[in-house]
Order: sequence, then C-alpha cells, then structure tokens
Amino acid sequence: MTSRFAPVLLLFRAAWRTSPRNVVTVLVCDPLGRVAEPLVAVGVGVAVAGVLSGSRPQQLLGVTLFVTALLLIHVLGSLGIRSRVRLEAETARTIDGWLIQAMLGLRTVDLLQDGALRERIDRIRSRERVDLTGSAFGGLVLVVGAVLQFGLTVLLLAEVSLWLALIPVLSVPALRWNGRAFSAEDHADETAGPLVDRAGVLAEHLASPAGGLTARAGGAGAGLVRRAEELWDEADRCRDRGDRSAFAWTLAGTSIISLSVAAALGWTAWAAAGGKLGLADLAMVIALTGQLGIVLGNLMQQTTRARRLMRVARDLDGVLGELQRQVAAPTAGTRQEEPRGGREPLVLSGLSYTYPGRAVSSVSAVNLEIPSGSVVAVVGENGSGKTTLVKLMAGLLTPDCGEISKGAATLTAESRRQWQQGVTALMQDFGRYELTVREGVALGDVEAAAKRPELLPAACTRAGLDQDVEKLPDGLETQTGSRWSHGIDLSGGQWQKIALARSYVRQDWWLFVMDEPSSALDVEAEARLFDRFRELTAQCRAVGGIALFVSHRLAATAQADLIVVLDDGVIAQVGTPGELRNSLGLYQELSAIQESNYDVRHPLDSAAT
Ligand SMILES: Nc1ncnc2c1ncn2[C@@H]1O[C@H](COP(=O)(O)OP(=O)(O)OP(=O)(O)O)[C@@H](O)[C@H]1O
Repeated sequence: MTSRFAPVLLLFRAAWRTSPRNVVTVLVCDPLGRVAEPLVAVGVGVAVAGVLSGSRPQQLLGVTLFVTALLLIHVLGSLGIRSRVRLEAETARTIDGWLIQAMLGLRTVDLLQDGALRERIDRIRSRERVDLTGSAFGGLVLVVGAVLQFGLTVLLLAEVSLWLALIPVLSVPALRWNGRAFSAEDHADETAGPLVDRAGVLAEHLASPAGGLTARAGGAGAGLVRRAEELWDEADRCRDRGDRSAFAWTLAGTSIISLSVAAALGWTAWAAAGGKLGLADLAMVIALTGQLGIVLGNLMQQTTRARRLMRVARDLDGVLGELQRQVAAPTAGTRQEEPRGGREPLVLSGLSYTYPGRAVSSVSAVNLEIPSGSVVAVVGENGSGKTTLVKLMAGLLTPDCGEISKGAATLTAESRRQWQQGVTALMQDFGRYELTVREGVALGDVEAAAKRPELLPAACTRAGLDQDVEKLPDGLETQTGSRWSHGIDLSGGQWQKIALARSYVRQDWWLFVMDEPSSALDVEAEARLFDRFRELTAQCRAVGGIALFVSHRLAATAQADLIVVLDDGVIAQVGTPGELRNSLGLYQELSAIQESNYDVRHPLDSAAT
C-alpha cells in the first residue's frame, strides 16, 4: 500500500518543498478550470429554459452561468498553466538536488561503482527525464481535472437520461486500449533506449575536442559517424514499429469515442423527435455531447501521460530509496573514535574487496601494518589493486571482509565520516572543475580556504602550479575550461597540478593519499613533485601522519619509508627501498624492466659506435 503511493507522495513532497503557493494554485486552478467546462452547457440549458418560459431571472441566471463558466475556464486555466510551468521547472531542480544530496550522503563510492545503479541515476538525471519528473506532479493534477470533468459530464447527462449517461461510460474501454498503445510505445522506447545511448556516446565523443581529434587523426570519423547513424536508424525502426502498433490501438480507442459521441447525438435527436426531450435539455445535451469527444480525448491523453510520469516517479523513488537506505544503514556494536596522527600504526587485517558484478576480488586478504609518520609507496602492475587498496584505506570503499584500524579507531559505517575528515587525497580520476583556478584549488577545504586565503598560493607553490598561474591572463582568478567563452583550457598536467594543489589545501590530515600524482606531469614537474616529498616526510613525522602514494615510476619509491608491492590483489612484497632492491621478487623484476627501458641507447648512437 505504502510503496504504491510512495512515488506520488514523493512528487507531492518535491513540489511542496519547491513552492507551496504554486502547488495550491495548481491544485485549485487546474481541476476547477476543467470542471467549469461542462457548466457552459448547463448555462446554455438554463438560458434556453428561461427563453422558453419567458422568465427573465432564469435567462439572466443562464447567461451569468455561461459567462462565469467561460471566465473560470480562461482565468483559472491561464493561472494554472503559469503556476504549473513555473512549478515544473523548479521542481525538476529540487528533485535533481535531492539526488545529488543522496549521492553525496554516501560516505563510500561502493554503490556508485555499480554500473546498473549508475545507469539508472544517469537516466533519471538526463535533461529529458529531469523535466519529466519535474512535470509529474502537475501531470497528475491534470489527470484529476480530466477525471472530474468526465464525471461531471456523465452526471449532467444522467440528469437528462440514464441512457445518455451510459453512452460515454461505454467508451471507457478506449482507455484500456490507450493503455495498450502506451505499452507498445513504452516497449519500443525500452528497446531503442540503449541504441540511442550508444549512438549518443559516439556523437558526444565526436563533438568533443579530444574525440574530434582522434576521429580526424585516425581518419576514423566517417566510420564512427556511420556507426552512430546505423544505431540511430535501428532505434528509429524500433520506434516506428512501436508507433504503428500504438497508432492502431489509439485509432481503435478514438473510433469508439467517436461512435459514443455519435450515439449520444443520435439518441438525443431520436428523443427530441419523439418529444421525450424538452428544448432546454436538448440545448444542454447538444452542448455537452459537443464537448464529450474533447473530454474523453483529454482523459485518454492525460492518463497516458500519467502512466509515463508514474514510471519515472517510481524509478526516482527506487533510486532515492536505495541511496538513502545506504546512507542510513545501521552498524551495530562499532566504536566511533576519531583516528588521529600520533604513534599508532594503521593496521589492515584480512582485507578483501570485490567490485559489484565482479567474480574476482580486486584486493584479497591483505594484512599490513603501516607505522605512523611514514611515507608509503604502493606499486604493482596495471590492475593489481593499488587504487582499490588506497580507496579502502581512505574509507571510500567498504571491504567485504577484514578490518582497518588506527589505535582505538576502527573504520566502520558509523566512524567513516570522522575517518574521512582527516584524509586528503589526489585520486587518479580527479575532477576537472571548470571554475577559476582559485575556486578549483579552494575546493580542497572550502572553509579553511575562506578563513585563510594565504593557503591557496602556498598550495599552488607546493603543487608546482605557481609558474603556470603566473602565465595565465588573470592569475589565480583565470576562468578555466573551454565551455566558457572567456575560459582557458588547461593542459592535462596543469589540471593535475590543480588537483594536487587542492589536496595540499587541507591542513588537518592524518592520511594523505596520492594515486599516480605525476601521471600527467612533465619530467621537470615530476622531479619537483618528488623533491618536495622531503617536505611531506617531515610533515608526516611531525604530525604522526601517513602519506600513501601510488606510482608506476619505481625510481620515485626510493623516497618512501616503506614499499608495498601488489600482485593480482595480494601483497607480494613489503619492505624498505633498500630491502626490496636487494631481494629477489616482483619489485626487482619491475625495476629491472624500467631501468633497461630507460637505458636503451638511441639507434643513431649505436650506429655511430
Ligand atoms: N569500478 C570498478 N568496477 C569493477 N571492477 C573494477 C572497478 N575498478 C577497478 N576494477 C577492477 O579491479 C582491479 C584492480 O583495479 P585497480 O584500479 O585497483 O588497479 P590498479 O593497480 O590501480 O591499476 P592501474 O595501475 O591501471 O591504475 C582491476 O582488475 C579492475 O578491472
């Protein structure tokens, strides 16, 4: 019962939160405007009766009713439409805000790694869906209006004759057939949706500067366009099939409605000819049956739309529910001490993690003790689980089993917030925020940056961004990003330096995570970054913090106090740089490969000797 009405309640809550005034206006104006339409016919009937009986007051009443009904239709109609359009646009924003809030409420990214859920969220957040969800509440009110209008029309006809009232009721099957038309369209949309999405990915790629370049450089553009067109054509064929089927059902529905209206008119003529119907009733019935086709058509249209809106609302309710359940998931019997720097080591025991939908664990039974005040390098081949491991330590993923603790603090669902409070991170998939450089860096700790603006230039210098900022037209105030007409697009390395500077803004950390911090940096910038590791080591020692960095560049690991070598999700080796260089194993193998690659002599040099 609750779950059935939950989506409707959700839509109402969203609309009410957005604008109670507009909700009331829509609730009052739309249905009343609809109900006023049959009253025009009543006005006609009363006025004709007044003319026939020669009663002036009755004539006046009829005309007043007629004019008032017309006024109500226009005034309430236009007020209702205005408020509904405003409400729809604003509610769409409220709902999108709720989704973003719910996603931000997740302390881990576990759920967001689930491809199926991501797809559902992306679909709801797509422009078209957001608009549809925003209009859902107004759409349901329109259905209420259409039902009331239909009900009042039937009642007024019943007032004249029960036979007459039965005729529009007979056309109710048209609504069922309309449902079939909706299902046919819906099925076509479901089939065409993934094809359109794939074509969209190709089109988006081709339209982006980077994708356009790939297409031109490789000469693959024509092939990609052809593939996108094939996908669109296939989607169009699916939709055409759906449209044909829907058209057949709709035609059947509208035919039965037309037959009903014709039957109503026929009965009226027959009854009038037989003297069973007075002139006043005749006038009202003709006016009502004239409207009947429109009333039934409107009912059909609104109920179809309502089905679509309800499906979107159910999707939204399901996704929000899933996200919120995760946020509120209780964990019993856990400690909530806040991890701090200090002397206690960070201890991982029996830690394993498997991504949703994957059969194999990305991190398996990891046991590790990391002393406080140390800089730790995590190395290994592609896909060995380095990012997964550091994300687990940062509290961004929830292990399937095992425990992470530091002193009295254990990382649990309840303590996650405090745990993350002391983490600063530069992740491999860092965000490229197209803001000013200052704003992009300040995101590292918005409050600290507002209180102590001097943190920003210092963080830029530490990240090696200062020289780039000097060359930008407005320094720190330069607008970044090619989406803005006055925006400056940055190089991959400059974006990475901004992300690095962001991680340096936070001051009160005990865990500093850098996942491939130099992947986009040039040789000089990379050398400066690792040179500055001495500062980081000193900082770690001073506060008892831990700095973790993931790197493919094994030479950089010489700076670390400890190196963790991962192989297929398990720890293959742990030791100091000296220990690992001198022991046989994966670290030595990988180092040998890298060194031999850097040692390759240029062919021209070889030829000269
Ligand atoms: N979101 C995800 N969903 C499913 N599997 C994932 C996801 N992210 C990573 N994996 C898988 O987990 C394994 C470990 O990935 P991870 O990113 O931790 O490796 P890595 O050592 O950091 O690799 P790289 O050096 O390429 O960055 C890989 O097999 C990868 O395919």
